[in-house]
Amino acid sequence: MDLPVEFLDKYKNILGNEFEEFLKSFDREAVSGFRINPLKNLSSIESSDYEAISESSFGYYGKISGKSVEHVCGLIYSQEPAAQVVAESAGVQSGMKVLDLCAAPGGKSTHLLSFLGNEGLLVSNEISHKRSKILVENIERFGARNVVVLNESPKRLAKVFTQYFDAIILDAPCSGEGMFRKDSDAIQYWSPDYPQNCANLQREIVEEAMKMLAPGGSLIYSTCTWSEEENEDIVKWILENYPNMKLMNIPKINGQSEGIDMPEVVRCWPHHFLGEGQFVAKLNDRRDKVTDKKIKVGKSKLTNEQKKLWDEFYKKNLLTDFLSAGILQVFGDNLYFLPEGLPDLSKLKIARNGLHLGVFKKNRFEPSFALGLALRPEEVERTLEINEEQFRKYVAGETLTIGECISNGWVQLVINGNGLGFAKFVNGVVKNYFPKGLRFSY
Ligand SMILES: C[S@@+](CC[C@H](N)C(=O)[O-])C[C@H]1O[C@@H](n2cnc3c(N)ncnc32)[C@H](O)[C@@H]1O
Repeated sequence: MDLPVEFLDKYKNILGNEFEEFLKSFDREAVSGFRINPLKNLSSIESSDYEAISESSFGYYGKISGKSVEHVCGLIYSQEPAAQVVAESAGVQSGMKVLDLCAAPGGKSTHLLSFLGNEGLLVSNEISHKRSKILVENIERFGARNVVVLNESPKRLAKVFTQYFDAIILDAPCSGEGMFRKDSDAIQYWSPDYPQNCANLQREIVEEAMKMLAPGGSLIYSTCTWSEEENEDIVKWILENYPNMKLMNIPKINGQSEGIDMPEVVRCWPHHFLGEGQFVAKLNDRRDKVTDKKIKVGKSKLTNEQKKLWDEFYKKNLLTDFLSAGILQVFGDNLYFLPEGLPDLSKLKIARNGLHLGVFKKNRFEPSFALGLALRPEEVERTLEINEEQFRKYVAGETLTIGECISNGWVQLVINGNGLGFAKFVNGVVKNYFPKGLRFSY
């Protein structure tokens, strides 16, 4: 691998006699991994023989195809082992209010959702419009019910979410040195000044993040680079400028290393750890938690006619009461379910206003693909089990001719115990409702 001379000189200085091992690691292949999704029925994965990543609650080594049932139904999320250290260190628990500030394509967000387990809420934010769309796709596939995806700058976000979050994950845009092996394009962007330029932006983002942290909350700061300027120097800057923040120790396991003159933080070096480059720091706010902060929540805005159509669909098709713990909100003809306790988001660019339930059409309600992915089969009145061959046809956009004699109407398609969206069953044929933008063939 052709690495810049200044990069090599810099790490020769930092790593001393470890440098040769560091350099050799670039000749090895990047390490692949994935996480399983505890919100889904995982029997098809549990019976396979992937090796578990011992330091990760949900992680395995290996690659799973983007065309597999496991990927399409959101049973897994591909993420290399070092990136899994971030959410693993965050200490997020069910019921918390969590912000993933720089979230696309969604690796940390989906991991955080595994810890939240549909309780509490996640605001997953991405500044780039294009990347926020990919983030939405990945979040929907994961099937969580308590996520809002925003497409905002940290500055505008901080105006709405003042001192709101129990935990903020700031997976910062960085010089990406730890990705050189996985994505050699990252090398082209690197110059000796790049880490310092990134550090300037990182401090700006941290300033906004700090405005959104609730007293007693945690900030998890991470990058996928090794430069001290973007890592330990940022942590020192936080500690100097925010005296209420305390640096927490993250236990080091399985080849993870301490920081440079900073034993509390984690570094993943490729010559010690089986994965790519990563830095993680956790800082806790020492102020007392405030429990009863009043917030102005958003409004529902459903018309009587919409309420009636939704109620009809709900009674006929759904066997779940999770919708009682949040609010239903209409945007145009689209109906969404938002988790409880969110402030009014009407001034922000929303990429996904909670769980998309469906669309109001003339005199009827049509369920969304996202809803059919998020519901477990036991929460739906009528399901239709399909096999792998039918799955291949369906994801390519074909209709399915089924011999079974069931009455016409909505069914949730199910494969290996997991939902693949709703589809309309009409006179023995399953019409295709797999979104056009996601279709593929083998
Ligand atoms: C390291 S990536 C995030 C990866 C993501 N957390 C994951 O695990 O899938 C950093 C993200 O920060 C975003 N970003 C770039 N400039 C930013 C800025 N000024 N403020 C906030 N986010 C920014 C990028 O678009 C990018 O998606």
